Amino acid sequence: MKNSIEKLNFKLHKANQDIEMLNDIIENLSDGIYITDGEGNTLRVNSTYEKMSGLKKEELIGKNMKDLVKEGYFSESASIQVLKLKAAATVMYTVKTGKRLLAKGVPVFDEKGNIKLIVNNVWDLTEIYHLESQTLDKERITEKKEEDFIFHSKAMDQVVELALKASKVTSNILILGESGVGKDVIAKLIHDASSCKGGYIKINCAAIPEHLLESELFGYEEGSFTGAKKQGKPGMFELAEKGTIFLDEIAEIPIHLQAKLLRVIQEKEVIRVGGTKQISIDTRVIAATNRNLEEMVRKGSFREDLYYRLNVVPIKIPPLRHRKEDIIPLIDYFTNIFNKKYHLQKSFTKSTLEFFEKYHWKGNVRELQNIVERLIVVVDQEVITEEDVAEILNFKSKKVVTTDAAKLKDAVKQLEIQLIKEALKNYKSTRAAAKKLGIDQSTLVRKIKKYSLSYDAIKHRDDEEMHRSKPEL
Ligand SMILES: Nc1ncnc2c1ncn2[C@@H]1O[C@H](COP(=O)(O)OP(=O)(O)OP(=O)(O)O)[C@@H](O)[C@H]1O
Repeated sequence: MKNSIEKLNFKLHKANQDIEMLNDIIENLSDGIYITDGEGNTLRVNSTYEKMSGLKKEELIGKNMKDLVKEGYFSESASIQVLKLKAAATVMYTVKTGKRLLAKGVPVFDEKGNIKLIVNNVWDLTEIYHLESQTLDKERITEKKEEDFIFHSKAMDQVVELALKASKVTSNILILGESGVGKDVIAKLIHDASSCKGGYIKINCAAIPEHLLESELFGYEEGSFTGAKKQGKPGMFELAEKGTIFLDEIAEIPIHLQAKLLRVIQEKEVIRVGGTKQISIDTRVIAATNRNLEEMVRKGSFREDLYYRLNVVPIKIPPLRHRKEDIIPLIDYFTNIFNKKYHLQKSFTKSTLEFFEKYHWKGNVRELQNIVERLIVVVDQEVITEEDVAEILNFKSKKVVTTDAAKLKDAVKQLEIQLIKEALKNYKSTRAAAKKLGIDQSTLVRKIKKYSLSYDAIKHRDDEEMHRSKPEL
């Protein structure tokens, strides 16, 4: 009898020791830990979580996650996602203290297959966020951040700062950066932050066929060419009166139009094609390119005087791989958008997010956006893993040939990408590649951009071709 009591005592002591050790481990983990039961009631929160969230255990224990979200403690909850999905979920959310946290909730099932616990690992994202809104402008942009412009890196903070300063004056602006970094978004931001009363008109100089570009930009007079409208048509410069004209892909503007563009910018007057009347314009010019304009000036394929006219305020947007802090927030943003669009609840594993942070992102934000959409549409299970990403990035998804409409769309997209890539490799210019594919050159350039394909080599050959056929000025 005495012996069995001793044994029991020993077991109890051992169990207490184990519990103590487990407690020490949980409390000293560098991750925040937040545990709920199968209904979302808070069971346990560790000290690391208290520190990173700025909330006290007593405020949370016993409370249901749905109520906490309703009461504004959290903007979102990984546990609620886990309960909805019956699978792991990763969520980025804001705590009422202003802290930004990333939580991965993992369900623990009982023998009947019901969720009995949800264990959330939580990481602090606030340190890499620079969201302080010190001025009115900053507040306006911060609001935008929540909607459609995501930036958390110091580098982008500086870009926005400069863009805001530039928006206050009417100087011409040249936005530089690789394809897909967000030049268009920054141009729109400058326009929105300015006091311009007119509209924002964007023209992609690469996507409009050369013979139409002049009349699109400057307009035309009655009967100036076959097919012209009877009453003539105002050009983009006139339409953007008292507003902003955004000349995207400025490097692609043919050299003979560069002279005319320079005149319009210098004189602040346009003469429509086929016309003689000078029409004064009050339009701010923002130009953008992913090319090295200085080098083009050196080679003679871009006019030096036009370059200096445009380059009054240069804004350089760094590639996404040089501002890694923006990657996870952007993934979170695009995941929300596409989950809503396709009525899905997909999420990424932590290791997938880490993989994305290290990825090269040649096509920058556009590539990231495309890949997130593709993964959300193509991957069957709710939680997207590194293997799914590897399959998609190597374009060897074995799942694309199915009858599902969304996947069929993806299969067509991938075939299109392959054909375009081959044509770009095998032909000397975008014009020749487009001819081979049986599409317009402008359609080809649009598709190259849409799929974030690299066409630097062929562009270089386009350049040389343009250089060879450069007329005397
Ligand atoms: N910071 C950002 N937050 C949210 N979306 C972004 C951000 N930056 C870019 N995007 C999105 O990524 C895509 C590409 O951006 P954008 O068109 O501005 O790039 P770009 O540099 O102008 O590209 P290109 O050189 O090909 O014209 C767009 O869909 C845009 O909305």
